[in-house]
Order: sequence, then C-alpha cells, then structure tokens
Amino acid sequence: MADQSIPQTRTAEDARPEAVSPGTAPHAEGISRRRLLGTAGATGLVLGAAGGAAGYAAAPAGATPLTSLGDGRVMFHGKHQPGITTPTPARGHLVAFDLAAGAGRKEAAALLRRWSDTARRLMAGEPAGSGDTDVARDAGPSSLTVTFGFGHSFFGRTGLEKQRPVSLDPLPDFSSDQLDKARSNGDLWVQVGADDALVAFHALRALQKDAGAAARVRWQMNGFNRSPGATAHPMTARNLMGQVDGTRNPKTTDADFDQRIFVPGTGGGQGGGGGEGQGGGEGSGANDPAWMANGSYVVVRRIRMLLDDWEELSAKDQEDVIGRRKSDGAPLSGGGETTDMDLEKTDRDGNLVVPINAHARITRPDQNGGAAMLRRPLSYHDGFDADGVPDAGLLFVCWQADPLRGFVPVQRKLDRGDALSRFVRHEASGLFAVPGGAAEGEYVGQRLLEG
Ligand SMILES: C=CC1=C(C)c2cc3[nH]c(cc4nc(cc5[nH]c(cc1n2)c(C)c5CCC(=O)O)C(CCC(=O)O)=C4C)c(C)c3C=C
Ligand SMILES: [Fe+2]
Repeated sequence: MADQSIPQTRTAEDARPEAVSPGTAPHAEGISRRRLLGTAGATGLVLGAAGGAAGYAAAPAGATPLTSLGDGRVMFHGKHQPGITTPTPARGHLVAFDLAAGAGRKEAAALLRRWSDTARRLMAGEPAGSGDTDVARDAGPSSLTVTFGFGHSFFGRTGLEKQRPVSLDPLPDFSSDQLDKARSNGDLWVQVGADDALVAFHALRALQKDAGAAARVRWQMNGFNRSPGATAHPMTARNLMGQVDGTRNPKTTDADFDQRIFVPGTGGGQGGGGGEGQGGGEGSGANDPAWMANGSYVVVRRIRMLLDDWEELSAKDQEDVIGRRKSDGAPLSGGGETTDMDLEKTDRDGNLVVPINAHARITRPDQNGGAAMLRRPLSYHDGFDADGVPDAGLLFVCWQADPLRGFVPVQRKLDRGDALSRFVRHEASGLFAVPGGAAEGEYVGQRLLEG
C-alpha cells in the first residue's frame, strides 16, 4: 500500500516542493506538474501535486488555474493516517467528541465509516456526500488532512475494554499542570489541517454534521501556522514567542523514524495479519493490540504562553531560556540552524554557553534515555483576557510509538527544571490512540470496531 507520509514538517533542511499523490495526472487544464514546479521554484512557493483537484474545484476552461497552494493534495488511504508526517498546515482544528448517551460500538462503527468517507472525498477535492455547504466550492483541497483517534473513555463506552491499549493509560500528573478537565481527553479525536482556512472549516463542519446524534463536540481548539509561500526563506516554523521551533524533529529519512513514531505493522498491507491484540493474541508492538498496527499515539497539550512576561526578557535572556539563537534557531554553541549543539562548550568565564536548564538542551533524546517524539504543533490565539493578557500559545501535538518512551519522560524532565516553564502554563491535555491508515474500501478503525 502506498505510504502517503511523504513530506515532513517544513524545516530548513527539507524546504522543497512536496510530491504528494504519486501518479496523479496532469492538471485538468493541461498545466503539467513540471511547469507548476518550475513556477513554484521561481516564486519560492511550496506546492502539492498538480491534478489533485480534479472534481469539485476543477476550473472551467479559460479560468485562472488554481494556485499551487490550493492544488496540494494528500491521499486519505495509506499505511498511516494523514496528518502525522505531512507538513504542518496553515490552519488546523483539534476537536474531541463524546459519544452520545446510548451510542455504542455499532453507532461508533457507522460514524467512523461516515467520517472516513467524508475525509476521503474532501481530501480529494470533491464535495462532501449529501448536503455539502459549498464553503470550499471554489478551492482545491489545499493539502487538507483529516486524522481520527480514540481516547481512553471510548473503549468503556463501546464495550471494547479488552482492546484498549495499555499506552492509553492516563498520563501522570505533572506539578506544573493546571488542566481544565472539560477541555481535556474525550472519546474520539479529530484533527483537521489545511493550508486554507475555509477548506479547514468546511471539513470540520461536514464531520460535525456527520456525527449527527451519535456524538457531540466535547472541546475544540483552533490553531494556525505560517502559510506556505509567506517567506522567501522557507524554514522551520516560528511560534508565538518568535522562536524557530521544530528544528530537531525526527526526519522521515532517519533510520529509526518509524520505530520511534509508529506502532509496528504485523507484516504486509494495512494492519497485516490478524491477532486478537493484547489480552487475546498477537499484538503488533510489545504492548499494542493488533488493530493499532501502523498507528501512533498522539499527546495534545494546550500550552498558554505567558507572553507579557516573556516579552519583558532581553533577546539574550530569551535565547538562554531555549539555548538557541532567536534569529535563525542556531545553537548558542555556534553554527547554523542544523549544526549539532555542543553541550560542553564554555565561555571565557567557564560558564556553559548553552545553559544547564535550557529547553533545547534538556529535551534532547540523549538527555532522556533516547525518548523522542515528532512535534507537529499549531499556534493559537483566542483573544485577550479582560486585563489585556493574551490567551495565546501552542497547541502542542506530538506523535510517538509509545507515550511512555516519548512525551512522558521528557515532560517529567521539563517539570523538574526547564527554564521555559516560568513562561508557559499547561491548560488542557489529551492522549489518543490513532490507528493505522485505512486501505481502499475500508474505514479508519475498522479492525477495532469489526474485529
Ligand atoms: C514534553 C515535550 C515538550 C514540550 C511540552 C515542549 C514545549 C515547548 N517547546 C517550545 C519551544 C521549543 N522546543 C524546542 C525543542 C524541543 N522541545 C521538545 C519537547 C517539548 N517541548 C523536544 C523533544 C525538542 C527537541 C530536542 C532535541 O531533539 O534537540 C525548541 C528548539 C528547536 C527545535 O528543535 O524545535 C524550541 C524553540 C515551546 C515554546 C513550548 C511550549 C509552549
Ligand atoms: Fe519544546
């Protein structure tokens, strides 16, 4: 099966046109992919596959062709779900749903079937099934991705407790947590990302309508990133503290990338062979039920940035908090953004140039027994409090094969003494099991719900 996880988050290293859907035809108006790539190269745009938007947004003859941004298309079907290794979107929605009272496994299966069908259509640039709202009518798919996950509570609600992964056990408490339970966890999780805000809204509204009487929105968080093409120097994203953020993310080309980020498959095809999962038979990872083959675990944290305090710091102090230069993300030990950090380097007074509690020092895998995760965050801004304090920060979204070997040890370390912790507050948290991608003709989670 095709692995649609081609592009990585946009970093300085891999700022390149994205090959998205392999084998796609030239654009309906006869504009070849090569020509579009040439145009993109000249303008610095990052673009997706030409021809991905045939259908809903196909322009009539003589009309201005879609921009490369609208044309970007990600495949819904594949080994892994979309929205994990695909580049961070310009616009994103994170939404948790709770099953309605009385809704169980049967209703959940029907819902995931409807959701998968809608996601597949919209990601191909087609209208949603019946009752499309026309909101994205004149746009291409704009690299839309839709990702589905299951929370701890889902398994009790559907009588599937025996299939609940051990990795979904609640995260430990951290001393810095100030979590709002109403905006944490949930039965089901949906992540929508697109490079166009209307396309993202359109998809979310279609999915929410699909939920019908089966599930209700528990919480929603909306975020954003820089739009592709906004800078002539494509580079790793910046966050609302102004830092270059994402530099040291694992790369899909790393030899151990899959091992760190995805639950192993059981060999061949989507999900491969059929064990019963934990408590019954063969699992795919040591602790994982078979239905999680090629899946991943996502930790979602709403982290408010205390921007008034942060912005009082001098640029030098801000750089010491992270251990990297603000201008270009280079380590304080020297070099450029991707130069290795020299953890031992001292200044002429004998002080470490990367402070001992600098965030980028203490989060490194080599400081945490190898713990690593793929960070794919969004910034958020939900207005200003009555006293003028911005309600803004990071929707921290990170992916790993096992949260106990990814997020948890690193967050424990941060809890014990991260220079950044004075300037952030964790306000909500979620942990979800995200199954592998659906094969053609299947829906996401089918192996769990019909296994
Ligand atoms: C528990 C995991 C992490 C949380 C929570 C977290 C919050 C957080 N981080 C930044 C800004 C930066 N983080 C950077 C690096 C970095 N952060 C984590 C983990 C968490 N961050 C990791 C694993 C790493 C990479 C470590 C490595 O492999 O070297 C950086 C440096 C640039 C980069 O590599 O991305 C910045 C900047 C903020 C603002 C924040 C909460 C709001
Ligand atoms: Fe970080």
